[in-house]
Amino acid sequence: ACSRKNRNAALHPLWQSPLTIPGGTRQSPINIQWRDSVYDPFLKPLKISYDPTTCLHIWNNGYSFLVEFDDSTDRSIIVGGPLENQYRLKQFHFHWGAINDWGSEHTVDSKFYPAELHLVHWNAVEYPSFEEAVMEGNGLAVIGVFLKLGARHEGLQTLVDALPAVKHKDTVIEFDVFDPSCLLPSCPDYWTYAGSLTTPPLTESVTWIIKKKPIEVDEDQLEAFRMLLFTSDGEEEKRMVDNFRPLQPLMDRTVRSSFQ
Ligand SMILES: NS(=O)(=O)c1cccc(F)c1
Ligand SMILES: [Zn+2]
Repeated sequence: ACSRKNRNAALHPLWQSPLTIPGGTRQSPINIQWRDSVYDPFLKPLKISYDPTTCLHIWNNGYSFLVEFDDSTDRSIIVGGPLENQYRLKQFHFHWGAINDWGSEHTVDSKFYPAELHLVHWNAVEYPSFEEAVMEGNGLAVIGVFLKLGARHEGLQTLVDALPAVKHKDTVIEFDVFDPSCLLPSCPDYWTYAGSLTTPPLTESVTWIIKKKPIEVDEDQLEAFRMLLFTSDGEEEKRMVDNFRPLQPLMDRTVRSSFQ
């Protein structure tokens, strides 16, 4: 058995932060073992209403590319599902691999997808800002959508066409009309569990809602993600790939399903 010191010594190459939060009991991502998930008949359908004009810009933050939204009003929200309140859309981003064999953060029966979309929302009913909600157990709700290799996704293409303009870390491009609901599968089925952010500050504030069905994207669209850079203009180029956190222990958690 390794000593306590060693157990916490493992750092993630990307962020030099601990792979597991000392004392963390609800870390993300996790493997979703389909047969161990428990159908909850009291889970409501998730209701999503996004206003495409709340879209602001695309930003390469040196870890992923974020599509950020005006979250000063309740124009783009989700409600229902496992949620007690309505939550406001703040941003969405992706995680992906260098090759198609891996890239997603969550896995289903230990299967990786080539990429995973995260739509990040915060509880503006109970908290005054995203930054405060990030620190609270029911502060955030993130919808996870798996991407699989298949047909070209026309809705995603408008986003892909803008990526060369945010190739380098800390570049931004205006992106003023986009409806992210075009990135959701039509099937309403999801899993849900209590987890955390998967990048620093890794706070245990996320109600995860993981869609059962993936969306399809084609090879060129995945390659467009992989031509982004972790590095700033002028630095030695490092391709933005494998920006996913390793799986975390389930510990004392149950994954519920909205479907039988
Ligand atoms: N990857 S994630 O858990 O969705 C996430 C990480 C950091 C900030 C945030 F708003 C969302
Ligand atoms: Zn994410």
